[in-house]
Amino acid sequence: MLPSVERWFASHTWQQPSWSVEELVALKRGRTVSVVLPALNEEATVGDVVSVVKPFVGSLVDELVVMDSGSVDETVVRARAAGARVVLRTDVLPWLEPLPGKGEVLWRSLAATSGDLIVFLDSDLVDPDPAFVPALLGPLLTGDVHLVKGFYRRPLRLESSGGGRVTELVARPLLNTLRPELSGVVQPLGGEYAATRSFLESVPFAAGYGVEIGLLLDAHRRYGLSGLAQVNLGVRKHRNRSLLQLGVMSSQIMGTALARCGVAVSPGPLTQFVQVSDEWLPDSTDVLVADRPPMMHVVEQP
Ligand SMILES: O=c1ccn([C@@H]2O[C@H](COP(=O)(O)OP(=O)(O)O)[C@@H](O)[C@H]2O)c(=O)[nH]1
Ligand SMILES: O=C(O)[C@@H](COP(=O)(O)O)O[C@H]1O[C@H](CO)[C@@H](O)[C@H](O)[C@H]1O
Repeated sequence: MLPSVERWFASHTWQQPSWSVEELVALKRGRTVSVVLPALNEEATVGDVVSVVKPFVGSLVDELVVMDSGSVDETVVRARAAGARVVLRTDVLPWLEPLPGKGEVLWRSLAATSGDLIVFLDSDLVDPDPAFVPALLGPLLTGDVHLVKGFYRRPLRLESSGGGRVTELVARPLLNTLRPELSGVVQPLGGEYAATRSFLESVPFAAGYGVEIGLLLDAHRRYGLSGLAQVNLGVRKHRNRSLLQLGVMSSQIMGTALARCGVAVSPGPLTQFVQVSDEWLPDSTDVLVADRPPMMHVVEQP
């Protein structure tokens, strides 16, 4: 790693975050905290994720919101039953036709919440750890950073590691090539992170899976490494998607990262191949790489 990255890694990485909830509550000093869970058809896991955050509501956490992304299963029912406020994509900025994607609901969550600090947790976490929330908030409440990324060991199905496939095969090589200053970020794509509202409302949001790498690149461009921190969250298990699904995700991530790094791209459909009987046939998927504008520029209904 570059010497500047080594210095940042040493000073802005918490390998064993140990802030207590009581300590962090005292450090809020009037600042409020929103926890946002993006959810698309997560009926099997959303309730557990809500349940591990719920005990913090009223002290460390001021609001807990599940942003539903157009689920057609029992996600909304399960999230409400577990104690979250559920916001549908169309409940906020209703005059804007929703774009498909995770980033769309994270962007809309800015209009659905009011916290000065926002924590994002995926809704597909398995055995979620309650310590995620205080650990992610620690650097924001004790320092002057604007984006805190979680990192962890990432099991893959029955294996104890091997997860984070797009991270290791796409995002990390891309960042090392295009933005080596970010080569010290352990989990650039991780869905567990926290940030200041002032930062989040000042940058565009990639509507799809490019949202995390877009925010990371924008935070780095805006604040430099000193505006970023990362905390060890231990282990993170989640529903692992298929390689073909990750291929589409990777296209969105590449499109967003290249655009943020000044490489003009307009990814067309992604053609993959599936076996049908004894033949391998092409299967094309449109890849949406689009940004929503900074929320601070979005006026009320025109
Ligand atoms: O269009 C989408 C796609 C994903 N998600 C949510 O974003 C999180 C991460 O998505 P996913 O699990 O598909 O990504 P992975 O973790 O497999 O990379 C999960 O809570 C999804 O329910 C969403 O709200 N809308
Ligand atoms: O990190 C990764 O490589 C991908 C896929 O993880 P797995 O190989 O299924 O463990 O998961 C992440 O990528 C998405 C796009 O940034 C994020 O939205 C997810 O929260 C994150 O899990």
